[in-house]
Amino acid sequence: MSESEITRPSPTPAAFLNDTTLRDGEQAPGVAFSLSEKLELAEALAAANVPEIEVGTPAMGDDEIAAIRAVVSLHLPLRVMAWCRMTDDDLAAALRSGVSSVNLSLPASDIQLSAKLGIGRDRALTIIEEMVRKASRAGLFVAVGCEDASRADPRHLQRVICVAAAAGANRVRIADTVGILDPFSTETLIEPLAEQSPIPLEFHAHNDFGLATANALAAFKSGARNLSVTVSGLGERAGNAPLEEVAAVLQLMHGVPTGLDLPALPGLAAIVARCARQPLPMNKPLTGANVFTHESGIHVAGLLNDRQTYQGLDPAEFGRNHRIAIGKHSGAAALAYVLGQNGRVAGRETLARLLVEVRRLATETKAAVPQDELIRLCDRLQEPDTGRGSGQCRSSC
Ligand SMILES: CC(=O)SCCNC(=O)CCNC(=O)[C@H](O)C(C)(C)COP(=O)(O)OP(=O)(O)OC[C@H]1O[C@@H](n2cnc3c(N)ncnc32)[C@H](O)[C@@H]1OP(=O)(O)O
Ligand SMILES: O=C(O)CCC(=O)C(=O)O
Repeated sequence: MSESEITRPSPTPAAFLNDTTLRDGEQAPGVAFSLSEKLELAEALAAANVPEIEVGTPAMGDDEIAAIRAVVSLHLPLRVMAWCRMTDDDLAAALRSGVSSVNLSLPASDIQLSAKLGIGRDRALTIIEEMVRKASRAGLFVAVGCEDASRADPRHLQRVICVAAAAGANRVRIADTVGILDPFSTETLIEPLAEQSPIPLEFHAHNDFGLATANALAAFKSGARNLSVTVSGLGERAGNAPLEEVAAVLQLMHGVPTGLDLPALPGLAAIVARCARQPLPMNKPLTGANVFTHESGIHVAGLLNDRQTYQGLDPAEFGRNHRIAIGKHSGAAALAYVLGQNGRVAGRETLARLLVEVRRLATETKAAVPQDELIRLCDRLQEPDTGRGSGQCRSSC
């Protein structure tokens, strides 16, 4: 064996993302995509290289079936999946929508099996076997959704996986439907299931405790190579694992390929925000307007010397740049830099006086000070007839 063979690292397994913005994302309260929005979103997801989308719930009726059919007929380079309950009617509706792939869902926890369907575990296994066989025979790619898996008996989950695989399922989804897992309990749940599963597992996180991204990462590390995500985490209640966070953490922190085009993600988030009528929070990790913007004087002074001082994540990865905001916490270096960018040169004394004005204005307006306002303040301070100007701040134009 040559040395290079001995030291060659084992290949990093890739993650396969299923984006369910059009299904679980649309289940967020008040969100309802029109047909044209569904098409625009599907195209934007494909443009970002998302490999698979869950596009809707055919059981909702003719309009939903028509919308799914319209997405299918775009022939995008991704797998289009429909979400179904484990019933003949739902499967028939999915077939009418023209999809090549279904997620057939059945509760896995005793509470949901009994309170929603009035059945026990054995009956559930029989339904899974029958429905998976039917969908498989219809030529569909079949994923089995274990709703409320995080509150299910893991021994039942193991049986579900075995029965589903034997009946021809291609994948099983383990859903933390009520969002009660943390990364440690995710690992405890997923690792033994993944070790024994003959087919790939998918993990579907919810963000009730703010842990969806962390749990998705823990599930991947524990062997679930398929992760269910939505753009910006849009979804039921507190939402799902955000596509952009999961992709960025996997790719940039762990070198796990997802195939996603990271620079396409801010644009994709903007389209989803518009279609969902849910503005992106300014501080939304990776895609929010302010997440690469720096105001604090000490940070800006450091960044201007060497961006590595305060750069944990390179904005260029997302096609973005650092920006400087002038506000209450600015320092002289930031003011001098922004003024310099606008053809002004200011000395120490002028900058010190300008800082006082900037702090006053930012506190009054409770906002960043616009650049033209900063220039106006600077010009006013150096007007000769005020008797206050140092004469060191001058315009180049
Ligand atoms: C955790 C999740 O996100 S699961 C996905 C949730 N998604 C949705 O609810 C999609 C939007 N839903 C809808 O438009 C409607 O609820 C529909 C069209 C699916 C069903 O509407 P309705 O027929 O009026 O039923 P309703 O919503 O009141 O109740 C749900 C029914 O589905 C049944 N059901 C729920 N889950 C399953 C399942 N996995 N397999 C089989 N049946 C199920 C319930 O027992 C109940 O049956 P019942 O009407 O005989 O009591
Ligand atoms: O496909 C499934 O069963 C999961 C459905 C879902 O969205 C959830 O359980 O949160």
